[in-house]
Amino acid sequence: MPNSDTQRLQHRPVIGVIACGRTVEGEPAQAVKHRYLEAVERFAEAVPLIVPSNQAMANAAEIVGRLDALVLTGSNSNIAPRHYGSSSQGQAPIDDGRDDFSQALIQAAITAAKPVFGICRGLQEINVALGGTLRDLRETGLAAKHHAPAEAALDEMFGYSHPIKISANGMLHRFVEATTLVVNSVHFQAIDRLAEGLVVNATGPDGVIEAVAATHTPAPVFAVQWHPEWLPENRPHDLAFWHYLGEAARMRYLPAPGAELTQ
Ligand SMILES: N[C@@H](CCC(=O)NCCCC(=O)O)C(=O)O
Repeated sequence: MPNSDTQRLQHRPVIGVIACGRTVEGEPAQAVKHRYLEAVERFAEAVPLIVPSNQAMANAAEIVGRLDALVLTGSNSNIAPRHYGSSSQGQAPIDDGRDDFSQALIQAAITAAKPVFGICRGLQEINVALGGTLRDLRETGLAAKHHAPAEAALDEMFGYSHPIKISANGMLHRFVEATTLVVNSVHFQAIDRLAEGLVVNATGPDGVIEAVAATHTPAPVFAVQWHPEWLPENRPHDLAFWHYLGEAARMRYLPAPGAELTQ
């Protein structure tokens, strides 16, 4: 959160939104679903900027230096288990470019004291980038509580929901001011070992971690396992997510001592 060294931007912030590797008209492409970009513009009142994930790792610091915050979107691709030390093959689809570049972007953003917000896959990427691990709920019989059947239509898939319990005094509790919520659920992977430096902000009835926040970073790092970008107009807690992102992106934070500065 802002501190005495924090200065507030006088212009609309530019928020980077990571893209996924897709095939478009038979060719490799980068894509972001409109709902993520529209939510940044309409509800965080910021300028969305698509960040391709098919680029050299070394570009991450230069990109982050030009952003006021970073958003890691959801995606139907799964994070390959090799990223969290597992020998498992993992479940398709896999997006190697996004797997690799999201890790570089998260590390660069934390070093540069830029806010990082994650949604669904984005929460999982933050946990992995900070040294945590994932599990596949399909291997533990919990998946049916967290993802609609494969044949579900889009509205039905995002209509699939479950309650969550919000941890007192966490980042989420502070901006949602509730102890329980019902959230949509569209995921098979989930946090297994929580990364050091992250605290749980919400859990599902089965103990699945549903929101996390960082405790050690100069700028906010916050992520949710659900989808606040899916029709948030009627859900104050999801509008609060975007408002919090917009406020965090309007602040300048001092990098941790010793962190190399980006321009
Ligand atoms: N594939 C991972 C991540 C789940 C996720 O991000 N779902 C969102 C899919 C819809 C969208 O593209 O927004 C998992 O299953 O855990």
